[in-house]
Amino acid sequence: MQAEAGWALPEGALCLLDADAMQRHIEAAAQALNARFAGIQEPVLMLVVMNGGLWFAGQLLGRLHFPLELDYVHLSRYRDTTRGRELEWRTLPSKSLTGRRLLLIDDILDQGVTAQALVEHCRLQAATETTLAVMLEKPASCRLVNVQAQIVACQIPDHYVFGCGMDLNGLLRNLPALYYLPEA
Ligand SMILES: O=P(O)(O)OC[C@H]1O[C@H](OP(=O)(O)OP(=O)(O)O)[C@H](O)[C@@H]1O
Ligand code: HPA
Repeated sequence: MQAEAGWALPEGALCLLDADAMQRHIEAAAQALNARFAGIQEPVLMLVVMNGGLWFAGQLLGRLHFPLELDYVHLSRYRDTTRGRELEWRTLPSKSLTGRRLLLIDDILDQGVTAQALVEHCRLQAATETTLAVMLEKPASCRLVNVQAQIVACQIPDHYVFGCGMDLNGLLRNLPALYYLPEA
Protein backbone atom coordinates (compact mmCIF):
# COMPACT_ATOMS: atom_id res chain seq x y z
CA MET A 1 0.00 0.00 0.00
CA GLN A 2 1.40 3.39 -0.98
CA ALA A 3 0.41 6.63 0.83
CA GLU A 4 2.17 8.97 -1.55
CA ALA A 5 5.14 8.55 -3.87
CA GLY A 6 8.16 7.51 -1.80
CA TRP A 7 6.28 6.27 1.28
CA ALA A 8 5.81 2.54 1.57
CA LEU A 9 3.32 1.83 4.34
CA PRO A 10 3.56 -1.44 6.25
CA GLU A 11 1.31 -4.27 5.13
CA GLY A 12 -2.20 -3.87 6.56
CA ALA A 13 -1.82 -0.21 7.61
CA LEU A 14 -5.09 1.74 7.57
CA CYS A 15 -5.67 5.49 7.45
CA LEU A 16 -7.46 6.81 10.55
CA LEU A 17 -7.41 10.52 9.63
CA ASP A 18 -6.29 11.95 6.30
CA ALA A 19 -4.10 15.03 5.95
CA ASP A 20 -7.04 17.40 5.45
CA ALA A 21 -8.81 16.08 8.55
CA MET A 22 -5.61 16.48 10.59
CA GLN A 23 -5.26 20.09 9.44
CA ARG A 24 -8.87 20.83 10.38
CA HIS A 25 -8.34 19.42 13.89
CA ILE A 26 -5.08 21.33 14.29
CA GLU A 27 -6.71 24.58 13.18
CA ALA A 28 -9.46 24.11 15.78
CA ALA A 29 -6.85 23.44 18.48
CA ALA A 30 -4.94 26.58 17.48
CA GLN A 31 -8.14 28.62 17.79
CA ALA A 32 -8.80 27.17 21.24
CA LEU A 33 -5.25 28.08 22.31
CA ASN A 34 -5.61 31.61 20.90
CA ALA A 35 -8.82 32.04 22.89
CA ARG A 36 -7.21 30.68 26.06
CA PHE A 37 -4.20 33.00 25.88
CA ALA A 38 -5.88 36.05 24.31
CA GLY A 39 -4.68 39.33 25.79
CA ILE A 40 -1.82 37.95 27.88
CA GLN A 41 1.14 40.28 28.47
CA GLU A 42 3.90 37.97 29.71
CA PRO A 43 4.98 35.47 27.05
CA VAL A 44 3.82 31.89 27.47
CA LEU A 45 6.68 29.37 27.63
CA MET A 46 5.80 26.69 25.08
CA LEU A 47 7.53 23.41 25.85
CA VAL A 48 7.58 20.91 23.00
CA VAL A 49 7.74 17.30 24.19
CA MET A 50 10.27 15.69 21.87
CA ASN A 51 10.26 13.82 19.65
CA GLY A 52 6.59 13.22 18.93
CA GLY A 53 5.40 16.73 19.80
CA LEU A 54 7.63 18.34 17.18
CA TRP A 55 5.30 17.94 14.20
CA PHE A 56 2.21 19.20 16.07
CA ALA A 57 4.18 22.15 17.48
CA GLY A 58 5.40 23.03 14.00
CA GLN A 59 1.85 22.93 12.62
CA LEU A 60 0.61 25.10 15.49
CA LEU A 61 3.34 27.72 15.63
CA GLY A 62 2.33 29.87 12.66
CA ARG A 63 -1.29 29.78 13.81
CA LEU A 64 -0.72 31.06 17.36
CA HIS A 65 -1.25 34.79 17.89
CA PHE A 66 -0.10 35.41 21.47
CA PRO A 67 3.39 36.13 22.81
CA LEU A 68 5.36 32.95 23.36
CA GLU A 69 8.86 31.64 23.95
CA LEU A 70 9.89 28.23 22.71
CA ASP A 71 11.78 25.51 24.53
CA TYR A 72 11.66 21.72 24.61
CA VAL A 73 11.91 18.71 26.85
CA HIS A 74 12.71 15.18 25.78
CA LEU A 75 11.15 12.18 27.51
CA SER A 76 10.93 8.68 26.16
CA ARG A 77 8.89 5.58 27.09
CA TYR A 78 8.32 3.71 23.84
CA ARG A 79 11.84 3.89 22.32
CA ASP A 80 11.11 2.60 18.81
CA THR A 81 8.56 0.03 20.02
CA THR A 82 4.75 0.09 20.34
CA ARG A 83 4.74 -0.67 24.09
CA GLY A 84 5.38 1.85 26.87
CA ARG A 85 8.13 1.06 29.38
CA GLU A 86 9.87 2.99 32.16
CA LEU A 87 10.06 6.72 31.57
CA GLU A 88 13.46 8.08 30.61
CA TRP A 89 14.15 11.80 31.05
CA ARG A 90 16.57 12.72 28.27
CA THR A 91 16.57 16.54 28.22
CA LEU A 92 15.19 19.05 30.70
CA PRO A 93 14.02 22.49 29.53
CA SER A 94 16.89 24.98 29.27
CA LYS A 95 14.76 27.85 30.59
CA SER A 96 13.60 28.18 34.19
CA LEU A 97 9.95 27.19 34.66
CA THR A 98 9.55 29.04 37.95
CA GLY A 99 6.80 31.63 37.84
CA ARG A 100 6.09 30.91 34.17
CA ARG A 101 2.83 30.23 32.40
CA LEU A 102 3.54 27.01 30.52
CA LEU A 103 2.08 25.42 27.41
CA LEU A 104 3.10 21.77 27.01
CA ILE A 105 2.75 20.44 23.47
CA ASP A 106 2.69 16.69 22.92
CA ASP A 107 1.47 14.41 20.18
CA ILE A 108 -0.59 11.92 22.15
CA LEU A 109 -2.09 11.23 25.57
CA ASP A 110 -2.15 7.45 25.83
CA GLN A 111 -1.41 5.76 29.17
CA GLY A 112 -0.71 9.23 30.57
CA VAL A 113 2.58 8.37 32.29
CA THR A 114 4.64 10.84 30.24
CA ALA A 115 2.20 13.73 30.65
CA GLN A 116 1.71 13.14 34.36
CA ALA A 117 5.47 13.13 35.02
CA LEU A 118 5.87 16.33 33.05
CA VAL A 119 2.98 18.14 34.72
CA GLU A 120 4.35 17.09 38.11
CA HIS A 121 7.81 18.35 37.14
CA CYS A 122 6.30 21.73 36.20
CA ARG A 123 4.45 21.88 39.53
CA LEU A 124 7.63 21.11 41.47
CA GLN A 125 9.45 23.84 39.52
CA ALA A 126 6.73 26.28 40.69
CA ALA A 127 5.29 27.14 37.29
CA THR A 128 2.39 29.59 37.66
CA GLU A 129 0.07 27.64 35.37
CA THR A 130 0.45 24.60 33.12
CA THR A 131 -1.70 23.96 30.07
CA LEU A 132 -1.31 20.59 28.37
CA ALA A 133 -2.23 20.55 24.68
CA VAL A 134 -2.18 17.24 22.83
CA MET A 135 -2.87 16.49 19.20
CA LEU A 136 -4.51 13.15 19.99
CA GLU A 137 -6.18 11.67 23.03
CA LYS A 138 -6.95 7.98 23.45
CA PRO A 139 -9.96 6.91 25.57
CA ALA A 140 -9.71 7.44 29.34
CA SER A 141 -9.72 3.65 29.79
CA CYS A 142 -6.12 3.64 28.39
CA ARG A 143 -4.82 5.79 31.27
CA LEU A 144 -2.61 4.19 33.96
CA VAL A 145 -2.51 7.48 35.88
CA ASN A 146 -4.81 10.43 36.39
CA VAL A 147 -3.89 13.30 34.08
CA GLN A 148 -5.97 15.62 31.92
CA ALA A 149 -5.19 17.63 28.81
CA GLN A 150 -6.82 21.07 28.64
CA ILE A 151 -6.67 21.22 24.83
CA VAL A 152 -7.22 18.16 22.64
CA ALA A 153 -7.17 18.46 18.86
CA CYS A 154 -8.74 15.05 18.23
CA GLN A 155 -10.00 12.00 20.15
CA ILE A 156 -9.04 8.64 18.68
CA PRO A 157 -9.76 4.98 19.46
CA ASP A 158 -7.21 2.74 21.17
CA HIS A 159 -4.88 1.82 18.31
CA TYR A 160 -1.12 2.34 18.05
CA VAL A 161 -1.03 5.23 15.58
CA PHE A 162 1.79 6.64 13.48
CA GLY A 163 2.44 9.53 11.10
CA CYS A 164 2.00 13.25 11.94
CA GLY A 165 5.14 13.17 14.08
CA MET A 166 4.61 9.71 15.57
CA ASP A 167 6.82 6.80 14.70
CA LEU A 168 6.36 3.16 13.90
CA ASN A 169 9.60 1.46 14.98
CA GLY A 170 11.43 4.76 14.67
CA LEU A 171 10.16 5.59 11.16
CA LEU A 172 7.26 7.27 9.31
CA ARG A 173 7.02 10.38 11.51
CA ASN A 174 6.94 12.42 8.29
CA LEU A 175 3.62 11.04 7.03
CA PRO A 176 1.10 13.92 6.79
CA ALA A 177 -1.86 11.67 7.68
CA LEU A 178 -2.53 9.36 10.63
CA TYR A 179 -2.32 5.57 10.23
CA TYR A 180 -2.67 2.48 12.40
CA LEU A 181 -2.11 -1.24 12.24
CA PRO A 182 -5.32 -2.97 13.38
CA GLU A 183 -3.44 -5.85 15.03
CA ALA A 184 -0.73 -3.74 16.79
O1 LIG B 1 0.78 8.58 27.53
P1 LIG B 1 1.98 7.70 27.39
O2 LIG B 1 1.62 6.24 27.33
O3 LIG B 1 3.06 7.99 28.40
O4 LIG B 1 2.60 7.97 25.95
C1 LIG B 1 2.67 9.23 25.37
C2 LIG B 1 4.09 9.58 25.06
O5 LIG B 1 4.69 8.52 24.32
C3 LIG B 1 5.28 9.04 23.14
O6 LIG B 1 6.62 9.30 23.36
P2 LIG B 1 7.74 8.22 23.08
O7 LIG B 1 8.20 7.60 24.34
O8 LIG B 1 7.28 7.28 22.01
O9 LIG B 1 8.90 9.09 22.53
P3 LIG B 1 8.92 9.87 21.13
O10 LIG B 1 8.02 11.06 21.30
O11 LIG B 1 10.33 10.25 20.96
O12 LIG B 1 8.43 8.94 20.07
C4 LIG B 1 4.49 10.29 22.86
O13 LIG B 1 5.26 11.21 22.10
C5 LIG B 1 4.14 10.82 24.21
O14 LIG B 1 5.12 11.71 24.71
N1 HPA C 1 1.62 6.03 18.66
C1 HPA C 1 2.84 6.58 18.73
N2 HPA C 1 3.43 6.90 19.86
C2 HPA C 1 2.75 6.62 20.98
C3 HPA C 1 1.49 6.04 20.97
C4 HPA C 1 0.87 5.73 19.74
O1 HPA C 1 -0.27 5.21 19.65
N3 HPA C 1 1.10 5.91 22.25
C5 HPA C 1 2.11 6.41 23.00
N4 HPA C 1 3.11 6.83 22.25
